[in-house]
Amino acid sequence: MRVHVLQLAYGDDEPVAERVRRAEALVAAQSGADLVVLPELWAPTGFGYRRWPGAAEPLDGPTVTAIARAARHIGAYVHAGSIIEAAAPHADRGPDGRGLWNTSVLIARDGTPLVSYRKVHRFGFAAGEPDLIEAGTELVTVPLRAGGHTVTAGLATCYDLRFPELFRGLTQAGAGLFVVPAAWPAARVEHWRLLGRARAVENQAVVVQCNTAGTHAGTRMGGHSQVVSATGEVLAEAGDDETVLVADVDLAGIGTYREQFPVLADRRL
Ligand SMILES: NC(=O)CCC(=O)C(=O)O
Repeated sequence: MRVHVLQLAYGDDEPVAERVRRAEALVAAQSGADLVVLPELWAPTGFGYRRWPGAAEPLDGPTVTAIARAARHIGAYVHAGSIIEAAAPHADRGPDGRGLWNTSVLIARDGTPLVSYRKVHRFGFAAGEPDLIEAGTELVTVPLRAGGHTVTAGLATCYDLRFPELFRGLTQAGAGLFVVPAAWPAARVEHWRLLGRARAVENQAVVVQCNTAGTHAGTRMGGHSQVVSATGEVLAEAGDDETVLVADVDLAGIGTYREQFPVLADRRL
């Protein structure tokens, strides 16, 4: 499976509609990819909390629609990163009644949204996500096919990376590959690199991490997107700037490795 990780950089000045157009064009240029991945909240911005309520949109809103168009153009699965999802009229608004979630969307090769995942662990302690949005409650997995092989992908977002039980839950649900979009700051980028490898090693799973670059809302983003194999090897790693990272992932190798070194069989549940 050829994976293209789009580590986008942005600041405070770029209008959101402009960034959506830029990202659509970038995705549309990734022909040859099986899976393209964008970062967390790249349109409304990861740390520009005050913009979120105004930038909220439904799952069939302008951001996902633009990226779905590009997915259809290149015939690849596209993980559209995440948006601030606004509840549909008359739908459940969550336990705090806010009707907003940090939701990632995975789009099929024909441009149809396949699954969406509402971030379970909200980052910001008393401010930011816990103050503004609802927490997701569901684990999400989806089968992806490439090169005659199928892998079950498990979805997680940014701060989720710090919670190994979520990844173990995804593994229990059959995941062999995790996709993790993020807006992870430079101040803790070593955690991001280390935790990605840890989640790969402990679950014998491929980890595709797509971070943000640039500085916005006074926060410098960490970059260093990476693709880690099921054995824990870093297959490709970005630097600090906007980058398209390309990695070839051996899907058949995930099962082979789990058979050769059957650590997961020793789980005590
Ligand atoms: N957007 C996020 O979830 C940021 C997470 C973070 O900064 C951290 O875990 O550290």
